[in-house]
Amino acid sequence: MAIQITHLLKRYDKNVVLDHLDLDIKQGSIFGLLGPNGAGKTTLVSILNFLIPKDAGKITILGHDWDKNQKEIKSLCSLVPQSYAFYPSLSAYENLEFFGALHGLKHKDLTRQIHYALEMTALEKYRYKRAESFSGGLKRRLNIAIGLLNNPKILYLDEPTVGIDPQSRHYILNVIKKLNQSEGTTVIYTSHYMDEIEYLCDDIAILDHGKIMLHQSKEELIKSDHIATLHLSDESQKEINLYEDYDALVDTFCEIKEKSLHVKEITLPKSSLENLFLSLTKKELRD
Ligand SMILES: Nc1ncnc2c1ncn2[C@@H]1O[C@H](COP(=O)(O)OP(=O)(O)OP(=O)(O)O)[C@@H](O)[C@H]1O
Repeated sequence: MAIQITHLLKRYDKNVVLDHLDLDIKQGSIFGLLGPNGAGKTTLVSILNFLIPKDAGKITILGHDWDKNQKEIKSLCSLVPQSYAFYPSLSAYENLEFFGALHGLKHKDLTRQIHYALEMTALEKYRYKRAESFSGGLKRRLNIAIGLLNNPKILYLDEPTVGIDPQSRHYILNVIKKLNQSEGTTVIYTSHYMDEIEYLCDDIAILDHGKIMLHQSKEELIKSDHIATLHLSDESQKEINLYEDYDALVDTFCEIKEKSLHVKEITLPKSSLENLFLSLTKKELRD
């Protein structure tokens, strides 16, 4: 496991934000964390990155105890925050030099990592331009490039596609996939965009009121999303995948007819991720 969390408790005064939360995140996976506003996503990511303390519970990250091995964990992880975390008056290259030096990178190692980060985020041709002159998409990519400098084993991305056009969004999602596939990086991805989470993530969790309401693999979600159940006249059941090609569906119905059976009832697929999200977190507006 990349991350193991047991009975994590976090309060702000009397407000319990993480309520004895249990969660395991697989190594090498892209893990999507969904939740309505105020659910506790940023609080959870902030605790995992030592930005705020916890009140109780145990966290193990890549085999290291959160309470004892802060330095080791920090060297293995990187957080790309939702807000831009760079100096606007510096160029992309200068920003990467600065943040690379904070990781202790020097000389050839620093240059190599800067080129790697620029290449991954396709920022080479903008490297000498000041960050403040960048479009929203380029700024998001620079934020991510900074997060890649230390070759993290775990990369946290907090809503990295907010406020950008579909092209940049598509590019960023593919960078994340590439990183996961080529480097085996575990990615923890928070977003309000269900389609992104469905496209990108292997495992998906929905957090609300400080608890994990659902934690499933994408396969399980897709299965529940596309499988309808036919209830047949002999009381047996047959599942059909609505995304199967037309011929396969026709074959199923021919088979039923050949057995002189008929369909008494059809149970439709449970729901899309968005419907599942709304049914688990209810529909009332959050603060
Ligand atoms: N520093 C703080 N002091 C007091 N309460 C806080 C503080 N930070 C967050 N909270 C409260 O904790 C709860 C969880 O907030 P958090 O920012 O973790 O949620 P979130 O799921 O990240 O929300 P969003 O989707 O809006 O970013 C909210 O009720 C919020 O008001």
